[in-house]
Amino acid sequence: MTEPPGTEPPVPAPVLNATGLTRRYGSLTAVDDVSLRLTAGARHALIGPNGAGKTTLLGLVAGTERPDRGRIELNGTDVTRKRPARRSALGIGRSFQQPHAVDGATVLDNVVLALWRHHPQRSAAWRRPVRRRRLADAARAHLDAVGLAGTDRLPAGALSHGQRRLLDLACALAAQPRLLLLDEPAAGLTDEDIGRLLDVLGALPPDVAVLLVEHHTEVVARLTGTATVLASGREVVAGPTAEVLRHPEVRRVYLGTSPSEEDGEPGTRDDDAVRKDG
Ligand SMILES: Nc1ncnc2c1ncn2[C@@H]1O[C@H](COP(=O)(O)OP(=O)(O)OP(=O)(O)O)[C@@H](O)[C@H]1O
Repeated sequence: MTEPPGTEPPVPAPVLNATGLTRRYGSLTAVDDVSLRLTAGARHALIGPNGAGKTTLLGLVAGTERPDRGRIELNGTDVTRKRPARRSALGIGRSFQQPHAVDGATVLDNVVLALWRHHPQRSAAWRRPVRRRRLADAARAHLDAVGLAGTDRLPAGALSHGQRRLLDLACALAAQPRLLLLDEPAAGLTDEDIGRLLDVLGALPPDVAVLLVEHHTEVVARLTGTATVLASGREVVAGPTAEVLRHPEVRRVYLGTSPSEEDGEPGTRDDDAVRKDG
């Protein structure tokens, strides 16, 4: 049966609708009039050279940075002036360039804490042994999902760098985010860890939107469907990831190819050169 005109189901608001975001530090405009729109399940990359404004833009979305101009909506709610904790409660999860785990606490307790922070009844969640066990079981499931099964009793500080990044990811996922912000998750990881990261991120619930800052172009190509390239705070190009990565302007500002290389001569830098730490 066709719906009568005017009764179509409402189109859901995008998970993230950021418009005209600008952030200045003194005379430097770190993010300059950038807009982003992510629907549920979007996998979007933010790429660009060092200092392009990518982390600042993630901070604006997460609320750790305040915009000088622009507006941010999460699932249709204006959060432009809301604090990070409020945005987190509204469904933003974030993993950072530097892992945020508490080194002295066990791996398990780090995830339990992340779960507890987002528990609807925080004090009740802690009160009874059966509830604490439930939290611990849920935390173990998150650790299994990121490939850290068996590490739960270790202090987080005993993990390798790659494992700590995966622990960070488990903590971010414990909040069951609707928008996951990932800041260079592959930085400093071994090829084996990157393989695991790709598996974990590839298995995220399909309705979670992901905004990924990453210098590793293979990870970007494998994980994301769309991308925005920033340079000097401004959007250079945006669109399907495969097209964006082939765009001549992107190759110039991001991969560092010279005009002669664009004419077909081999460059001195390959894709690995875009790794910040590479
Ligand atoms: N708190 C701050 N105070 C002053 N300048 C800042 C601050 N944070 C960032 N910047 C500057 O803003 C610009 C953008 O930085 P940002 O870290 O967002 O870039 P990025 O694209 O994430 O770089 P990278 O790939 O190196 O992490 C840089 O010139 C940086 O030095």
